[in-house]
Amino acid sequence: MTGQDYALIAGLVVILILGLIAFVVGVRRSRSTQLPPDETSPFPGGKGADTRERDAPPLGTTTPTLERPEAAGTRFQRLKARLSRSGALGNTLLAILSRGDLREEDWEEIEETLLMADLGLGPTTELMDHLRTEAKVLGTTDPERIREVLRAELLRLVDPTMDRSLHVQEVVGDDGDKHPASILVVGVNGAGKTTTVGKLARVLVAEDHSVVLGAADTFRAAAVEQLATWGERVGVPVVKSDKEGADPASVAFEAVRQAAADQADVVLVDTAGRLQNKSHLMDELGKIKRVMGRAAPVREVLLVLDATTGQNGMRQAQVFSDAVDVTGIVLTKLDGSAKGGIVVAVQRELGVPVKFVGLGEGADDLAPFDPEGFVDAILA
Ligand SMILES: Nc1nc2c(ncn2[C@@H]2O[C@H](COP(=O)(O)OP(=O)(O)OP(=O)(O)O)[C@@H](O)[C@H]2O)c(=O)[nH]1
Repeated sequence: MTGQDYALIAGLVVILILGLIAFVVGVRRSRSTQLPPDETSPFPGGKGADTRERDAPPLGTTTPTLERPEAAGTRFQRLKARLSRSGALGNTLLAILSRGDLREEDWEEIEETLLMADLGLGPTTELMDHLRTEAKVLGTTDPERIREVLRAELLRLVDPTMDRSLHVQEVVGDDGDKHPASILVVGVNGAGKTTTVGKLARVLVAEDHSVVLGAADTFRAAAVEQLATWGERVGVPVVKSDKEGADPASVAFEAVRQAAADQADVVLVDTAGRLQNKSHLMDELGKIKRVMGRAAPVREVLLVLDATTGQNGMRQAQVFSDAVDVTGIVLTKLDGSAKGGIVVAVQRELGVPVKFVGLGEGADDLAPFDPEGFVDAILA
């Protein structure tokens, strides 16, 4: 071969490589559905404003088979056996009340049992007063009759009249336009927010709602990945920023806008965990809500509370509620917890209902809260 031949071959190789690179870049561009420039973004050109992409399957992967989550209606029934440790509360109370002709130390034992279950001081006193009266009037040791009285009293405290529905109907804004129901999810670190957003998406998908998720926990990269996986499993798009530490308000805003563009029914926005005593983080939450509200009225603010955190959980609840007007509570980790009384305590404290309870780590282990089922499980 002559020098000219070598030069020709080298030229051909270079052209081939360049062609290959151009092809790969072209494919990548077309697969990644880049969002259009955000002219109305409150943070034009700000952190995260230019990097958001909707989830697209990575190159070379096939679309996963979508899961069909369990319908909401059957969940509590299936999971209520996991409240068995809260059942210790009911059994202890029944055992004491059945002694008949109760002495002061019996009443003290009842009080202690209720406080240990995190029922809270007010509800405990109230329940004791009612039970004392009933016990006198009834003058019985019949366990069945006592169970009936206790059931009625506990149910009254849990309050079956509260509206526990998740408001997912479309909303008409001040602009007269229809918007998807937007739901902001807040809480302290590790309470179970990301998991709850993923599980809630499944509840909504099972009810045939179209959903968009917003990964506004930009603080913890793993949370974004976690949420992306939840979304992927049920075919729900996840709006996220690829920049770590991006402005969460910006991501939340974009998620709501994306949901509107997709004509989705509901958009669920996950946020980073924050301690209630860090005022700048609580202010940030207020900002996320305000900015989301510019895209569509915020329909619900769900506070995720770890049921095992007791009185500390109650303090968190109050601060979060002051910052963002909580409309509903999701109590997680109620499985295996003996602290079922927190349902009553937190509702009393905030005046808002427990709407969902987490009863396990499985994907469908989140159930709409059922007051009667709950009290029955405690007294089982
Ligand atoms: N047993 C049980 N575990 C739960 C429940 N809900 C959440 N978890 C677990 O709690 C842990 C924390 O959940 P995450 O969803 O990551 O918590 P997070 O609030 O998003 O955490 P940060 O983003 O760090 O604030 C995970 O191991 C979950 O599986 C529940 O109802 N029962």
